Amino acid sequence: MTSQKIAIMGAMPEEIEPIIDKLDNVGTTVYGNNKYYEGSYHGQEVVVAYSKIGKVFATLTATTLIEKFGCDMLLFSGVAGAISNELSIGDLIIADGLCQHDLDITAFGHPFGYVPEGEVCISTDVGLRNIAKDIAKSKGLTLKEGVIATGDQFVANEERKNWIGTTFKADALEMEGASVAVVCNALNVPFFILRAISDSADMDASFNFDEFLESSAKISADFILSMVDAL
Ligand SMILES: Nc1ncnc2c(CN3C[C@H](CSc4cnccn4)[C@@H](O)C3)c[nH]c12
Repeated sequence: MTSQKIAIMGAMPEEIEPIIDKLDNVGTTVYGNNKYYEGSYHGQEVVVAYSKIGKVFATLTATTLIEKFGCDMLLFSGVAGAISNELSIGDLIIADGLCQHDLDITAFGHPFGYVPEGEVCISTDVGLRNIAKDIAKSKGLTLKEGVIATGDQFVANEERKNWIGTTFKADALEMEGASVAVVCNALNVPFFILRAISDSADMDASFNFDEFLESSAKISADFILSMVDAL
């Protein structure tokens, strides 16, 4: 156990509700159109919030968790669309890197996902990833590790999904992770992005998403709480 202050972030209410339900001594602060739940989990000080959907909202919340609430690390819990055929609904994936699939200044000769002084793929904290792998092993859970692609689009199209997979060698896609990566990387805060699959980003994505959001969000949330216990 450390005296650190851990940020736990999601994008949608459903992604953090399973976490908030388990906190002790919860107080709330409304700031920048976000509600921040401050409390403890098994003796660890945590601040929990959902950003709302998309990269811009996620950037604001991640920055606030660090700059205003003083969190020393950030764990993201949520759902994602699968790109890799190895991922089925309910499966867990941790990001070893994150990219922005809708960032495009290729007209100037740059690669997709790149802008000057930036990087296409931002790596996550290897220590937190190793803790996750140890937990998965002890629980007999399968944990995939791979690149997660972020963009301001709900992808429900096989062609777009495959383009993202090929272009970025991504295994899953969502709408917030790369924003968290940019913020935490810039502010030198260790971060961890965990997603449970809710759909396959294809023509059935919106139906599967609606059906599996709650159950997949809980799978991710339960794992994130196991991470908190191990920190
Ligand atoms: N196929 C996919 N493409 C892009 N992102 C995702 C995700 C991950 N989250 C869920 C949610 C979808 S948009 C949303 C959801 N519900 C209501 C309104 N908007 C957004 O926060 C990104 C899961 N599957 C995805």
